[in-house]
Amino acid sequence: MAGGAFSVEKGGKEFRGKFTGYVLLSCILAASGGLMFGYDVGISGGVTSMDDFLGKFFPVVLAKKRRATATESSYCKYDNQGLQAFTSSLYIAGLVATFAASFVTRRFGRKPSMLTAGVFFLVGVVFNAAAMNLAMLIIGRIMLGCGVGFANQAVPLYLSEIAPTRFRGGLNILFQLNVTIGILFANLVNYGTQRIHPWGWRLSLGLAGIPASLLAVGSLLLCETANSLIERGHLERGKAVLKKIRGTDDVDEEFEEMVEVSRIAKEIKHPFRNIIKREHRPQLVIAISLQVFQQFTGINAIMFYAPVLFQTLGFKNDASLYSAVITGAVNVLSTVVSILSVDKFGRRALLLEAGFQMFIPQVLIAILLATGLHGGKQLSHPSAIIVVLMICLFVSGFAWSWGPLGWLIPSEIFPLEIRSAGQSITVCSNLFFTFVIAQSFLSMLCHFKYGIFLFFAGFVVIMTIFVYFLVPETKGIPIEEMVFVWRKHWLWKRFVPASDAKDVILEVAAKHPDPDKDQQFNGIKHQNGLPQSY
Ligand SMILES: OC[C@H]1O[C@](O)(CO)[C@@H](O)[C@@H]1O
Repeated sequence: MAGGAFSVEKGGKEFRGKFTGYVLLSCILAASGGLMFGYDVGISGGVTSMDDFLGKFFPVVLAKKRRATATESSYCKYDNQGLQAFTSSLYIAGLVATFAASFVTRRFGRKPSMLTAGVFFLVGVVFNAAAMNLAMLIIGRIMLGCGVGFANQAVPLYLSEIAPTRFRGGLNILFQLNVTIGILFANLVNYGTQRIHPWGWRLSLGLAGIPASLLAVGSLLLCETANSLIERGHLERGKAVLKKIRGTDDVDEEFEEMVEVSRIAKEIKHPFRNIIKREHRPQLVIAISLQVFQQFTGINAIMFYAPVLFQTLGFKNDASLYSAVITGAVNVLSTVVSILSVDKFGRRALLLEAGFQMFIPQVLIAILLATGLHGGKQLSHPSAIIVVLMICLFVSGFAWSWGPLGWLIPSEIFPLEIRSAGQSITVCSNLFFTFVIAQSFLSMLCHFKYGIFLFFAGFVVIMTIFVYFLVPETKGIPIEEMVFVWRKHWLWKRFVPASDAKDVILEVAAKHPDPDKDQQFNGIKHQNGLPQSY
């Protein structure tokens, strides 16, 4: 997942610089920020399916669950606003915190934001693990949410600034990979702690302290990024940091460019007003739609509530947690597939293939539940196995498409002047729709019953059609040439203004890459106040 400014600068210039110890440390940081986010996603479902936890905070739900086992339909046994608020409060807090984080990150630097995230996480973990009542539990989740807001804003930005250019794209997906590892880790922890009575859930919530401490301590050890120092006027310190992280004194060219980029960025007074201009409509529509659709695949119904969902389908307690571990593992492995194939097959191929791969299992699950859940209570053993297999098929389709690409594509399409605003909008849209799903899924399950899977399947059809007609391929397209992608598109060309002289020359230069043209290309960028890597 990306907060600040992960960017895949394929057309960017490669400066000298090794993969130094600092860069390695920053990857560990990415791991802790992503792990923390994933852990929070994965932990709530297992905990809310534990009777000890329900008995302490949601006795009404526990009573309903026991009644459901004996008599009523099980679709509604977890339908409770408080239980949903326990899960969703984190995302709404994260959404609000993103705005504060954006200010702190710009004004005071990336380090203070990461430290703030770590501190919020640690306070949240203490509140949650020690919770004596619902208020402490929710306050803890809100603190964790603030941590997510700060971490998701600052960590990816930090990484994209500290890593040598050629690693930036990879780090984008690495963050999502760590989210999936965090989810799997949480599922494994829940599987172990459900046997510890009556405080296993405290251990589940408390173990989030590990990635939280890593982030807090890491942010104290690491240096501020050169970009941030330059942006805030500390040019000499910025250069010194650049030498240190690149492991060479030969950084003048990169430094000059950073100064230039920072000058241009400062000239853009109203990026948010700029981004709503008609000419940026394609990027805006695509970035927001990818977030809406990513969440309306129904993935988080599974990631948040898998154990609860499996129990609803008649699985026993540990079988449901065990199944959540399986889906978590499929999620991680398929994200690795995405990393290996996204630049080979392209974004569209993965998204379109996944459309089928997510649609079919959802429809099959709905059919199995409609015909197999007798009296709404118990699924036969073979049907239960098929349901788990179908959920794995669905999760793997998501994990090599909408999961990572929901972040990668927005990071590739916004032009420099609105890239940071574009990323903020992307992150906020994601958190908002994650909140919507978290707050409504259990109620939707109660009302729609097996139809919930048809509801998400319907969205999968819509999003696949959307991709087919409206999302152009961005594989291998340098950011400075992205404008031609819109110009050639049957619909988006209506929004992107007709070529002016600068664009014509840029287009010629881009189409005929030879040394002379490259020089011409760079000269034009210079005349127009654009940095070389634009
Ligand atoms: O791996 C699944 C996870 O990935 C995300 O979509 C973030 O990109 C989360 O909302 C979800 O929980």
